[in-house]
Amino acid sequence: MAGKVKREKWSENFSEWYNELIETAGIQDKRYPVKGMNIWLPYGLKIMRNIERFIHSEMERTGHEEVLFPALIPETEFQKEAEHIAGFEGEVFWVTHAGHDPLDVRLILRPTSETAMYSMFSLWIRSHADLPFKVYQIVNVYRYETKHTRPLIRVREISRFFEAHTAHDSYEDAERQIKEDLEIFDNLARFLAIPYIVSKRPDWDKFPGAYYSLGAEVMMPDGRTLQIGTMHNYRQNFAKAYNIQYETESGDHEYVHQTTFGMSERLLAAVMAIHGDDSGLVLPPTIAPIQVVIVPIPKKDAEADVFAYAREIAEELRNAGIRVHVDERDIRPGRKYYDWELKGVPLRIEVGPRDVDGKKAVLARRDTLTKEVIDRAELVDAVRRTFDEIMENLYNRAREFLESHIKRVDTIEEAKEVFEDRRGIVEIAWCGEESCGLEMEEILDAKMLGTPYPDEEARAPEGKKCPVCGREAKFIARFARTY
Ligand SMILES: Nc1ncnc2c1ncn2[C@@H]1O[C@H](COS(=O)(=O)NC(=O)[C@@H](N)CS)[C@@H](O)[C@H]1O
Ligand SMILES: [Zn+2]
Repeated sequence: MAGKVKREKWSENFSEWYNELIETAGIQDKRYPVKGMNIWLPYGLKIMRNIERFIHSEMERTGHEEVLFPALIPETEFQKEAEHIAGFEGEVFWVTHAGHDPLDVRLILRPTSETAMYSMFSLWIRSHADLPFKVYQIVNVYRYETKHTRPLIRVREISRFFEAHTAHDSYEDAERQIKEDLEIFDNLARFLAIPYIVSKRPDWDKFPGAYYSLGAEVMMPDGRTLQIGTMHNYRQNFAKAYNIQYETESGDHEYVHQTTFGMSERLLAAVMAIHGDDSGLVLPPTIAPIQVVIVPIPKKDAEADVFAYAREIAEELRNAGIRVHVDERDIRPGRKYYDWELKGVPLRIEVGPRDVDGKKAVLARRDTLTKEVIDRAELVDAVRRTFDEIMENLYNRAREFLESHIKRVDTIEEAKEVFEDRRGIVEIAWCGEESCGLEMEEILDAKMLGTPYPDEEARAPEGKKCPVCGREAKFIARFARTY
């Protein structure tokens, strides 16, 4: 079926498709005997490591230093910032004993590392010369999620949790950091060929202890959104609670302004969901553990040595820095195609006796399931060109899907129809009052993602009225069913 991409199961029964693929594609094993905690399998971990390698390079590029903090936090440290405690105390795992002895100070397993880091920031940050202070870590954190858990998407051990924590001498410099985080996120989204939108969370749904929170959302095949990144401006909230001060150039002392930026293995869930099809994963070449798989197709009466030819091609690609694998298993080619399509290998090269004689190779793309015959001599260029075409196609296909799922409406009725029909994101006028926002969440049985970011895009067009109270609408608000 060259060229015929099928996405029925992917769109009609996404949840089942996703859960099956987590196992059949070798991403994770869900049979670990603790709810919400799964095992990374080799192939899934290799993909995650390729994603993380890009994050580390962006951290390096923007002057963030990598640190590694303990996973256990004493209750005394956890109890310092009121809003943060209120937001997390129902979500933390406690350690109360060591061996037979009860601990005199109970410990929590970090749900995120503000309360682990910030007493140390107070010791480390002394003068304005120490600012901006920028650290990050990629660690496992623990949250007692009570909603339905789902591999990579909603887990109780978030095992690849990326958290960047920064300190600044002013609100303006903290704002500059948020802009840098958005730039890093945009680079990463491009690297994953994933389009997204950014919303400023409503006050009632911002990160506990934050002054404001931004959320980056993607559109999943079932029309629900998945938050795959967050940036928070804390202003001086945590600095006051943890006494993080610096000496200014004029010699007096000021509290620092802080930000954080968080992501997790949800990035991999988004890649799987957004680019996949009924045959399985479709991996962007940027993160595929195997970018090209070569399948030799021997014919019994032909003497051309397809295996030697395949190995020669592999060698040339490897020398060009391409991650390649030759599948020499003694099984039918069709079985091989099935396996590698399931694992989302972006490009397959088929070589039969005729290709050896004619010095050709057949390139079979995973994303479009189309084939192209190329001359052996132009192999490396053809492969690199095809990778670019795949990235472009994956991104455009995903952006079309996202854009076709964002609908600006005038009435609550229209909004309800969107959610009944195919879900997606609804944009509707809002007066800005919390009570009206919460009422719209209630009526639509959807979450308010917030207002478009940056703020300039958040304003309602002239003359629009809030659909709940009828007052002048100040903002455009976004609602969606979410993960
Ligand atoms: N239960 C979970 N499973 C998987 N990923 C999660 C889970 N909870 C949150 N995340 C991801 O982790 C990111 C950061 O989490 S957060 O709560 O929004 N923000 C923080 O914890 C801040 N301290 C920034 S590090 C979120 O954007 C989301 O993509
Ligand atoms: Zn209103």
